Amino acid sequence: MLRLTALKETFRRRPVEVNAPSTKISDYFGELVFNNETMRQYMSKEAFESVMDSVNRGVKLNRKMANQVASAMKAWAMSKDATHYTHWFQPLTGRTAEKHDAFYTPTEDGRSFETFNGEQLVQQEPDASSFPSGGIRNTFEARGYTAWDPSSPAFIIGQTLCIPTIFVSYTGESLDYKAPLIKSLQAIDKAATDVCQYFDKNISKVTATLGWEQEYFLVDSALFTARPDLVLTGRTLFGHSSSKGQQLDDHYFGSIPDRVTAFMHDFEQESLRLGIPVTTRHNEVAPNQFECAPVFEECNLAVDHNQLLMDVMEKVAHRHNFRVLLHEKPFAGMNGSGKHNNWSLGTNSSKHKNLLAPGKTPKENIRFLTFLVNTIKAVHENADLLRATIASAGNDHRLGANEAPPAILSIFIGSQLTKVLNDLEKSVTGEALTPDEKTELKLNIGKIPQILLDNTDRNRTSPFAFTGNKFEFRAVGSTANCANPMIALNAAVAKQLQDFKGEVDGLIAKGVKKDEAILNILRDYIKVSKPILFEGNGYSDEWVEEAKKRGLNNVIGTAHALDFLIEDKYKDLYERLNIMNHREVDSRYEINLEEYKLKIQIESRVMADMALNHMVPVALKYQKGMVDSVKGLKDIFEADFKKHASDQIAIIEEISSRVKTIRSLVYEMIDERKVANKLNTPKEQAVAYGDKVRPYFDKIRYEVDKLELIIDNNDWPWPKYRELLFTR
Ligand SMILES: NC(=O)CC[C@H](N)C(=O)O
Repeated sequence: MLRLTALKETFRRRPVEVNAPSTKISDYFGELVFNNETMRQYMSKEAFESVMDSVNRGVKLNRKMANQVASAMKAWAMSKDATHYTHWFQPLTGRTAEKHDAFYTPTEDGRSFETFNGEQLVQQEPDASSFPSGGIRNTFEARGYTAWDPSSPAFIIGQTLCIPTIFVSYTGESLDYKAPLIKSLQAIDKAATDVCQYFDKNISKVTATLGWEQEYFLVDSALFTARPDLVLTGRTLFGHSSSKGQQLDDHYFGSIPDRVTAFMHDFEQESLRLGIPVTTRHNEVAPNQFECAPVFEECNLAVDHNQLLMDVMEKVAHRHNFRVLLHEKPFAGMNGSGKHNNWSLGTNSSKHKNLLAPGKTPKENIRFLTFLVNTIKAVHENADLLRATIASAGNDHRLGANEAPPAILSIFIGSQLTKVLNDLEKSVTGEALTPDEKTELKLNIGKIPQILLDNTDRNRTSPFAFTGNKFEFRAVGSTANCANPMIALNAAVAKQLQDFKGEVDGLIAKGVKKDEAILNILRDYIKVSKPILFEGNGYSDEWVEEAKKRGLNNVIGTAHALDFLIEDKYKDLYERLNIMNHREVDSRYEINLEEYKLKIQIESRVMADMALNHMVPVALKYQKGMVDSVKGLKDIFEADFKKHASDQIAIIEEISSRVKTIRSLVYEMIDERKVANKLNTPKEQAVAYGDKVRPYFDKIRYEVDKLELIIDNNDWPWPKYRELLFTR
């Protein structure tokens, strides 16, 4: 039997030896990246400067420069043994795509020479017809374009030079996450830089930064292969809970098992060579759950690095006989996996490096409060959009279950900042401040850094928490492309900062002093944004009640949450900021609905297959053994046999009844699928899959998991929870 063979295989596992390229990480960090330093080495000064211009100011590279850059890239890549190149992009599948082309061109006389020119670097034309487009691309215009994103450096994987690119349709509409992300970053740069002028005229650029935390599970590859559900859906659809799970809290931050340490060293080295600045690793809450985190980077680069890391992890895991589970909820009843997005805004001024970090002077702290309060207001007003961007079939299992934040968006800022905001609200009256009031206010504002230093508050139950110098969007799912929630957050804050600037300028024009104008507007914002601030336990039922009273939405289920995406308010937000037009938003809505439906459809099929083709035969075989045993007892004890056979008979009856229920539930579920498939719109289908098909999962699973408790352990077909979670 596959399970037992797989288990035997795991007995032989030993940590795989990993040799570090050097004991000093700085010796190999970024060695596979065409970064500024390498560019300087391989390019003329002129070419380097034109790349910098296009990174910093969006200036288009001319043909001559593009050719120079391409030939420098090729020379560098070939020095690292690369033979191929690819435009590396992020279609709306959520993962990355690549099509490799060789550097060489054959000549007529049977020889070949190495080529790679500016045109090949700047733009390619992959067939877009097999990627999701949500109706943007007509089949007769199957062409899509990938275009070089110079702000994210090229890198080498294996023997291929990978060039990060955006992916757009023939008509110029984006077919990926990167293009709108870059536009959202431009929007927030402009809006935040304008607001920064109140505080520091030297600031000419504001960069949104992202530091993600990637949670994941590891499962031995032999056990993984013996579970069709893990192979095909990334999560377990069946499995009785293990007697010991995470109840002893003995895994979190515990000592990392040797095989896992070897895997971590290996994928971290690969990541570091690719310039991904991973620094943190630890055990997560559930057995065999772990986390990896880099230091923060510019948001677009951080997103690329996360996409890359997920890929690298999966590849490296094979070498260690592990499989990485990135799913948000691979094991029912256990901690799920998130990808916490730590977001902040940094400037190019040495004085105000991080706009969400308090400073040393009252002036710096007015700047801090400005960005803090505007972000709070932006999240309050766009909470539903943010909710929609984290909606997925996998995250539906995680939000609101076992240590993950609920589906209600709220912000935690800690008790001390709450007090600061309350004081500000009370002391700014709208009247001109007296000199005494001004001094007092400034004194209070001046105390902020001290306060935050003492502030060790952490609230893990909050989906969006302020953590001293950044916001942590904790509700993002572990499989997600961070770009999706980051686009929404950047857009929301950009628009909010624009509005803020308009209002403050309005007051200044009426003769109000700048600081007073700012504080007055902030006071108003604090008042209206109160409902989104919540310091209590986000897992509690009371919060669900309280949130309802505050008018905060609690939308359960992706098929419903996605509706927020296409609300006029949000479509206009994206369009006004030139991030996405209505058609681009509509297409994402459709793609997300379709993906959700397909995921549940696949799960439902796998479930039916496992139940009917694996479980029922195993149960009936075991039952047959019981029947034979009862017959034998009857031969021996004749009329008296029931006295001896009562337990076997009970087991026979239980199996019959569970098999009957399983079969009828599976057939009912299949009927619901047929109904759903006939519905007309992606929305109707997604709702039917979510609300009609999915509810069968728990019911079928319940019966199968009960059979796990009575069928002979040696006959059980799939690796059990205790084996999946405790083999390492
Ligand atoms: N310790 C933690 O931070 C748990 C987080 C949890 N795994 C999540 O899904 O977000």
